[in-house]
Amino acid sequence: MDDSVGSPQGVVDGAGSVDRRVVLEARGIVKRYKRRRVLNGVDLVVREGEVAAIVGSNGAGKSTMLKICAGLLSPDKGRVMVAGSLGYCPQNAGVMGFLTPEEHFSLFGTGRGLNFEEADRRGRKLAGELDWEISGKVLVKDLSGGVRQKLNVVLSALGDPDLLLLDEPYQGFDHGSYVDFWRSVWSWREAGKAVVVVTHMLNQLDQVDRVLDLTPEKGRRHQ
Ligand SMILES: Nc1ncnc2c1ncn2[C@@H]1O[C@H](COP(=O)(O)OP(=O)(O)OP(=O)(O)O)[C@@H](O)[C@H]1O
Repeated sequence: MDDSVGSPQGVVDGAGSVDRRVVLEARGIVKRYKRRRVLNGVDLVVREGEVAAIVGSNGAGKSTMLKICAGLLSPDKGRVMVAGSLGYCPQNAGVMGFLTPEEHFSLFGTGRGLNFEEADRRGRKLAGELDWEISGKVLVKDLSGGVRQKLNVVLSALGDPDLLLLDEPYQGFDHGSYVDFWRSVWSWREAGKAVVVVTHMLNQLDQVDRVLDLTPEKGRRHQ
């Protein structure tokens, strides 16, 4: 049985935003897993200096949508355009337990075209902004879950991407770090980045520029 989600979903441009450069444009995204349609014609347009939140019930397709935007999954229908560089923070930390955080900065930073010093400086700066002071040589497997997740966030932002795609990035953060995380998001927005955050924390939604609600029975535009 095809338990598809009713009408097309999505958020597109509102008034007053058209003078900014579009960084992410996803149009008409349809995705099925076998016969189950998870995304039914979803639109999402995010411009520079904007933060979009993707919300919805468990299983609504939030991570699927983000992976499609990141180019990690192909949609069955629709198209995605990304203008510029992209950083992706997966829900489950894609980090290596047998390396230190600094080694991650070198590995991911050089992959982004930074030299070792720049990668280290930028990694430590981003970590500091999340209330994480790096000291000593600690293997990632010996970090707490929350700190491992901070590393995950830092790595996604290390190359100073134009578009940041963050999938429930603050899991395991204590309250102060959670507040710091949103401060980082606002500073990325100030710097002209486009940011998309998958979130269950609805108390932040009045501070974001766009909300894409994938809850099946909603399936409608919010902004
Ligand atoms: N590779 C896959 N094969 C089959 N079904 C999948 C696959 N990946 C996800 N699904 C299903 O698609 C639906 C959407 O999954 P997705 O992870 O995108 O939801 P979500 O909104 O991010 O959920 P949550 O809030 O629980 O993280 C779920 O029912 C999930 O079980």
